[in-house]
Amino acid sequence: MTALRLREVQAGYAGKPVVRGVSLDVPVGGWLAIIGPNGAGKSTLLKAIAGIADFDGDIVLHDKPAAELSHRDRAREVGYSPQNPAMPDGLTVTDYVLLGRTPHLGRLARESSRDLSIVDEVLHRLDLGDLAGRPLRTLSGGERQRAVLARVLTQQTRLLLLDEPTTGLDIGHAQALLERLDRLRREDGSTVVTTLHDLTFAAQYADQLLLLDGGEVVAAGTPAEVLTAERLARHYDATAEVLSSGQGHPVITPVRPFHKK
Ligand SMILES: Nc1ncnc2c1ncn2[C@@H]1O[C@H](COP(=O)(O)OP(=O)(O)OP(=O)(O)O)[C@@H](O)[C@H]1O
Repeated sequence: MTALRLREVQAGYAGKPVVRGVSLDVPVGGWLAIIGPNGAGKSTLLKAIAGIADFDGDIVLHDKPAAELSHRDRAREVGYSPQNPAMPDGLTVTDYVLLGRTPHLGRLARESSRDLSIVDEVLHRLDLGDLAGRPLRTLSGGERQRAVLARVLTQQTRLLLLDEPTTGLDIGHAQALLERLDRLRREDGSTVVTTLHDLTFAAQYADQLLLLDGGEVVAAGTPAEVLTAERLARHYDATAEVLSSGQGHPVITPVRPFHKK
């Protein structure tokens, strides 16, 4: 089954397209990383899938056309975390993570004991149990990122859209967060779509890459197919070596001297 199908998707703001001509399929349990230089349109494409940027073309979420879903139904299909999520300082971790249950709450909008136990389970799963009562303002950057992931997981959607989930994390914490996501897709069959600036991480974890530049798809395929030194030079203006790991997960190393185009 396909978790996400895009056909000739154009996305943008106030009727002005920023991304054009995107067609792809992400199978259930797959991981797509959207990559590309700053301003390429990665976040815009993710927002269109999440339902918060305008789009034309077809976006199909688990066989349901996104255009036909209500806001609430879409929020039950897709969990989305933006690059810079609003995190009200005074909220505790538990209250913030509980917001993920909003699309599931009944008409009175009161959380049930089931909602609270889902929050507990997710906090525990992400090693946030000890921080549950802490105000968000007291968390480190890495702890905040974990709280953001916890809020999305509490939404209990089969498709996770995460915009730069490793921003601000050191290499070990970034790796730990990506490993958690990888475990989720293996254990729960979740499908993951992330934007990622770290191309080595993208190549290690995603099984499909979509390279955007100037709002156009310039390459799509496996990490080994997409990541070439020539493309990094052309689309990122980067001087880098692409080392084959032999297992389809290339490693990207910036090298000197730098050759500016
Ligand atoms: N709300 C908005 N209204 C109008 N234009 C926008 C809006 N958000 C983004 N843009 C424009 O759309 C283009 C693509 O932005 P987007 O954030 O999708 O790129 P990106 O690839 O995610 O970039 P980065 O890697 O820097 O986060 C940019 O030119 C940006 O200025």
